[in-house]
Amino acid sequence: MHLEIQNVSKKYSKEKYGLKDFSIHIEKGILGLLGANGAGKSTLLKMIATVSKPSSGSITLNKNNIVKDANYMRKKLGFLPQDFGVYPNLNAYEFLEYMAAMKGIGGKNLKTKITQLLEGLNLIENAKKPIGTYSGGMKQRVGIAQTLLNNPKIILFDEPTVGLDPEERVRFRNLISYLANNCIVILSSHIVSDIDTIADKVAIMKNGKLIEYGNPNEIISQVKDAVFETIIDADLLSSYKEKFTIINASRIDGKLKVRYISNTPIENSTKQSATLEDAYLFLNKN
Ligand SMILES: Nc1ncnc2c1ncn2[C@@H]1O[C@H](COP(=O)(O)OP(=O)(O)OP(=O)(O)O)[C@@H](O)[C@H]1O
Repeated sequence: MHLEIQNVSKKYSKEKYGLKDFSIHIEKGILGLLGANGAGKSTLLKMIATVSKPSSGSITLNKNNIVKDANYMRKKLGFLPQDFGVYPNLNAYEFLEYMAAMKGIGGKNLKTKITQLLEGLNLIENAKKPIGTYSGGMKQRVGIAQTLLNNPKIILFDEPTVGLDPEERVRFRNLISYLANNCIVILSSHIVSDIDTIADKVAIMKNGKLIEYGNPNEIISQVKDAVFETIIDADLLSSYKEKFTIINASRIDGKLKVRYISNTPIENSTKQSATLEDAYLFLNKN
């Protein structure tokens, strides 16, 4: 599987770009797409999913132009959009049957497939209750289940962990790792901890552009020797914010413990091992 995005721009209005001259080459594995709100993640995923077209540039899957031949992509695609809606009067089983019919999936194995998905996503006990009675996390899991009905080879999840509790997040991560064999899985999030343990590669987006792309260790290595912690008086924080990238600050005995990034650390700082979150916050700021 090769997904090639070349010089893609999406112009929403005269001044407004969702994506600007964006290029990336994606192979099988899990890609974590990181970026703040408005960075362009949904814009990109919608164009890969063929529900929106680029204003310019090309998108190919295995060298097939999917802007012209959207069906080539759609047959292989599972997509969970950010604003995915479920029908509250249907139960989970009926909803998945309905989605299968919409996607043209049928056959004698469909019932087994739906049951497997309901089991895998821990929905089987409630499968006969109307979705309107489900929690946000359960609805999200129904959304995840519908992406997998057609055994997709390319799976796009736009902010999938919104609404999931910590336990559900862990379960979701395990599911993704299991799915990723032989597939392209793209997972967008603005929360680093959602992707850092499972992503084979990470792409960081800002203002419609790709600002970093690599495996997590390569990205972390950019701030490897520059992450420090120190304790300061609380009133110094604003001047530190001007000089350094502050990762976080927490109260400790009336003072502040500050984690920051700098090549020239202040006195009494201790070096810390760098994380993807450090690198993300640093790269996003610069
Ligand atoms: N239909 C649209 N019309 C006009 N502008 C849009 C439209 N969709 C997105 N935008 C703008 O394009 C930019 C990128 O938005 P996009 O939704 O792709 O970002 P995102 O990274 O997915 O953020 P979020 O997580 O908040 O959805 C934003 O500035 C947004 O306001």
